[in-house]
Amino acid sequence: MDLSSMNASPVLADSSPINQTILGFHSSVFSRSISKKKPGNLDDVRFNGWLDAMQSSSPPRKSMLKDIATELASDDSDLVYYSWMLRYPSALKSFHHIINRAHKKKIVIFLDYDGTLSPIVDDPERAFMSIDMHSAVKGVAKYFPTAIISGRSRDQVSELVGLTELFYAGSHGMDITFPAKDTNPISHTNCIRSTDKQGKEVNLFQPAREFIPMINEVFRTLVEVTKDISGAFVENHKFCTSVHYRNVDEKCWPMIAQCVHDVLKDYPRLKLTHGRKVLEVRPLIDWDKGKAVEFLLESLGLSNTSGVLPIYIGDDRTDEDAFKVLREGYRGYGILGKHTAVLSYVYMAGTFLQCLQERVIDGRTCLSVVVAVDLAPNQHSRRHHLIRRRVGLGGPLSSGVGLAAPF
Ligand SMILES: O=P(O)(O)OC[C@H]1O[C@H](O[C@H]2O[C@H](CO)[C@@H](O)[C@H](O)[C@H]2O)[C@H](O)[C@@H](O)[C@@H]1O
Repeated sequence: MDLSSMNASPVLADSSPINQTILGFHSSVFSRSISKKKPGNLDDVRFNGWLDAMQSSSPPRKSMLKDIATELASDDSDLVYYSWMLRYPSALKSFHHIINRAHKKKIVIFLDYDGTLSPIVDDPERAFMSIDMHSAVKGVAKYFPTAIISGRSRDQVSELVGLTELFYAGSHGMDITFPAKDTNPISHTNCIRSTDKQGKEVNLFQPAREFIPMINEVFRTLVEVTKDISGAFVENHKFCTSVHYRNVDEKCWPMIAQCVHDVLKDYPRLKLTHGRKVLEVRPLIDWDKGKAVEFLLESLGLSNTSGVLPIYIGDDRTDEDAFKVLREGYRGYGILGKHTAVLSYVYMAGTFLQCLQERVIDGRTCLSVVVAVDLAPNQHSRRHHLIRRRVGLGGPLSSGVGLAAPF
């Protein structure tokens, strides 16, 4: 990455009104006209694609997984799945390829949080990692530099993970800490020295710092305008804000979408992105999880692509930016869970991390470790088998994005 170009603020100079997914309004207008307004016309969100995106935005709830397993048993879905797997082979079955490629290289691990380390649950405040996952992440971090890159606020995700030895990038990479060393090759205008909770000196990178007041303001308004929509929940992640509709009756989705649309329509410096049953409002800056990966590699002195193998494990659309960065020049691996395999993907991601550390700890061949871990639980369970097959190496979450380096 050309760091000289990063010395300029990534905030886009052009604030002209935009296309259907990049919307906003001026804050001076907003407090007057929006705070009490109920959405009237729902046509905006019907015709601009928001509703379609909302309907396809997440795997089904836990209770529906049984039906999925049954459905998967049909020949048609097997066919679809097999053709997907041909393009994007299982990360576990390909483990030895990855390790072969890592020979004499330094592995660096990047992990998404929700849906990757913790299962998707109805209450975002109760998305916890299992004890096994916690120890898998801890174990991996003993041997490889490990970073969490999450859409949540940095404080929130670091508290949920609870491991001080990791690097954390919150708000989709807009809030990063890394150790302050004189040798850090990075000098960015948006980097400041700070101290972490343990009192250690760190560098803090917050390219959207100027947006904090605006995000606070929009957060308060979104809370207000959605307060009568049962199940709606708004989170403030400091540099972005999330409007959850997982627990909202589907009949009310157009209403929640229109509320968000109305709040944003005169904010030209904010944009909307879609996550898993969540509408996310963020600054319109040229920064994403992919840029965060590059930034962390650079600032940790690990951007030497020939001696470093970055691996990114994620499950969501926002992770695609990181997959793209790793795919370029066959730089590293993006490991992706398919939408319908949330619970199992967490299991698979944990297994992958365990395999990595076992490789280092006992020196057994990677393949034998993988096979043992992969098949041990429920070896004869059809459901486990089906779910296991639905995790691939790379693969698009939305059309048009190819992920991961082939081998
Ligand atoms: O980048 P991530 O770490 O994957 O964070 C993305 C969003 O994750 C959280 O929401 C998602 O997980 C919740 C808990 O399982 C679930 O209830 C919700 O429907 C999902 O969208 C978090 O609450 C969001 O703020 C993050 O942006």
